[in-house]
Amino acid sequence: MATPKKPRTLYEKIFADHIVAERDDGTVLLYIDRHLIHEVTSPQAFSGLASRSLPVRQPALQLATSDHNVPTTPRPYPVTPATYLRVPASRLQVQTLERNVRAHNIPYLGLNSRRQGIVHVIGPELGFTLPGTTIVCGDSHTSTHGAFGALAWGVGTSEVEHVLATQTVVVTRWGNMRVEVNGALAEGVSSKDLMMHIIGTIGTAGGTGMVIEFAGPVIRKLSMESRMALCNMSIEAGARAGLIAPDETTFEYVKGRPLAPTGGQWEEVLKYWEQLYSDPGAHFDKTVHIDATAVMPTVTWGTSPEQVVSITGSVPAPEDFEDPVKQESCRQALGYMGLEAGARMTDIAVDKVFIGSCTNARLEDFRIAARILRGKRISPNLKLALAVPGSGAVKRAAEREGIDAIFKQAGFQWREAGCSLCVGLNEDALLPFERCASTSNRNFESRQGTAGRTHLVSPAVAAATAIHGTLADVRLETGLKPQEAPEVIYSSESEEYIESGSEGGNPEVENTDQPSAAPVARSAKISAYSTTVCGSVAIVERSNIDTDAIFPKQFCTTIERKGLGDCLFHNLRYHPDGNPKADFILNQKKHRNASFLLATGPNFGCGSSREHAVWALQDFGFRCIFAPSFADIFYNNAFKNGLLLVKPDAALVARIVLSAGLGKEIQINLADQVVLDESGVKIGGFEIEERRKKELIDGMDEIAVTLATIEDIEEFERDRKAARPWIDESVRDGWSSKLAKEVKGWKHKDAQINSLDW
Ligand SMILES: CC(C)[C@H](C(=O)O)[C@@H](O)C(=O)O
Ligand code: SF4
Repeated sequence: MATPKKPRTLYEKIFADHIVAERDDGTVLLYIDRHLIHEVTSPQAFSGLASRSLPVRQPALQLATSDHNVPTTPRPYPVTPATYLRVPASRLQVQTLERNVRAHNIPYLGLNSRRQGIVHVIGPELGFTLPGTTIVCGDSHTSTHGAFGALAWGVGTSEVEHVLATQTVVVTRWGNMRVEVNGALAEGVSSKDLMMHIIGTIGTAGGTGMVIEFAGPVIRKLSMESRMALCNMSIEAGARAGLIAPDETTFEYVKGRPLAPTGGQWEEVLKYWEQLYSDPGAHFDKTVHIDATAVMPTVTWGTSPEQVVSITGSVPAPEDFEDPVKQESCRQALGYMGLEAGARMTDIAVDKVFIGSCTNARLEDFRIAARILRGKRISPNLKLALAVPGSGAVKRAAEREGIDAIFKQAGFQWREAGCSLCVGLNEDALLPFERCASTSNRNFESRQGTAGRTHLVSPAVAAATAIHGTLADVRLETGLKPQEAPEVIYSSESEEYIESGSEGGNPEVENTDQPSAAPVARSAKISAYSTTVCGSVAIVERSNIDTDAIFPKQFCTTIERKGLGDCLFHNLRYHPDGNPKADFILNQKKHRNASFLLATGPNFGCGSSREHAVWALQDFGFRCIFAPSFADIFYNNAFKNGLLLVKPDAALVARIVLSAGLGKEIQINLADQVVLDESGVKIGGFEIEERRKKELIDGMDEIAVTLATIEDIEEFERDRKAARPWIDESVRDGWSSKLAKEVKGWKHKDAQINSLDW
């Protein structure tokens, strides 16, 4: 009798179907079906490729666009980046991408494409995003695509280079987490509110090391656009990826999209997609139960996406939190946000309202907001109300429905597609101390502009806020009676919602006990951990130190990876006039050459996938960062560049703090995994995965290692073509036939698919 198959989660199924090779060191070489590229995180990857004289392995499986830097002001078609992009660094970044996609024949939706838009909006729209595929992008919100039952996650620039060269990435297995949402969402409450509620419940590190599968009746009822908003913010919950099992809603959305399978292949594909769910009895390491009925329109009050409260609530006080770290975060956030504890959320006046970003700039979002704005005017106290569609296609669809007219009559500016005020890399940014209700996903300090203040909200709340001029309860605006639900207090880890995995068997998480594969030396070896590293320690007393703080967005326009040390912690380190802030630790003479950074709070490096954060830390001179915990993408990025990350125990933290307080240096010996005081006396030990340690000590060139076993990839590609031919054929056919009609003067040949000029 055949042994019954072990029940598997959806994540495990997709993962298993993409394994090229399992390595002795516990890592897995995973095949990537779709790679999305944008101008910010790709230049250094393409330069890396050029320095190795490597081609892009699968140009047709890439899709590039310019989104972060592009102005959203009217576009004088045909648009010439040389004149349209007025900021020189932004222009250079977009032009660099254009040069790179041309050189490598990569499909590119540039400024002249009517389908240009935010990378996470255009992928699904085109049918580039398909269930059961693996998708990566040098962008943390790649989690968005998990809404389709695709395993999609954000990677750093080193991994972008690896994918370009090999169409694979090296990963370890992640944990399985299930967020089950029961009950029903009340009217006026969206998936954005739900996700902010979930993040408030589990915290911004609640999903670290995990793939979150969202399940339950509430999820099944969500539209694809709402599912995308939900999965989009999985990264704000710290997760590697968010996932929703595909169903009729998914298939309906995908069907007929230009790059989706068609004809007889559609039926074949459906058979495969219908198997994409977690088997009954599959093991989850952690399950979180959410009662949707308790979710109200939710807004952030602080500077981390976990600092949320319902719109009917008020700003918390530090003493509302039990955890001293959270108390301190609250204190810092209140200071930054200019808020008094106890103030009612609906009394908070805003200067600007932004409806846009990869979370909430889809047609459904604009429809919802338009229903509220119809026939109304924005409040006179608003300096700006900005509507930025996620893509050219969203913009045109909204315009066909007259939505643009409703927005304009209400007093909104109706713009061209791009990331815009979500990150303020173009000219759309907040001025210091301006307060903004924003449908984006990050309320980090200075995210939308230096010293700007962000409240994350749903599109409905944004529209109601625009009318009132203060954060507003959309349910009152639309005449809905707010449901009688007890207010949720997000004051501490809400453990009662969380259940640990109960079933037998080890969760397949990182195996740290295996010997490492023989490393291949880098030509220019970046790590030198064979000796003891000594130096002084700079201590930063914060939790959730995000990569926007470490490497502020205004420097993300660089195409370099060297010389970024001066950008490090720029907004914390310098006044807006460029003068150093005397009290910031790195400006103190004894710390200017610090080798170690100790963050006292958890979740260091959360947020954006920008590898620039690591490059800047290294360029400043840091060799090792100590923190209670690190965000996943940052962790990976750091080790790939030879930056050691250590999670010290409380005793070691205390001793490091003591040494630093006495003005003494410390030493670290990676080989022996010990930290020593200035005189060489051990003050503590630390754990590190054997593989990471070996890579740091010996130096490692991951691309060379992968290319050394290229036959594994070739074999996988042959098998994949036989088993799931639609994955490649759908994109190739789509580019050459359906989309070709929209391409002026474009003749299909793989060699020309980059010259899309629609
Ligand atoms: C620039 C890019 C690396 C970044 C990300 O990874 O998220 C950006 O999209 C952001 O939202 O901060
Ligand atoms: S989070 Fe903002 S900046 Fe990042 S991809 Fe989405 S829209 Fe662009």
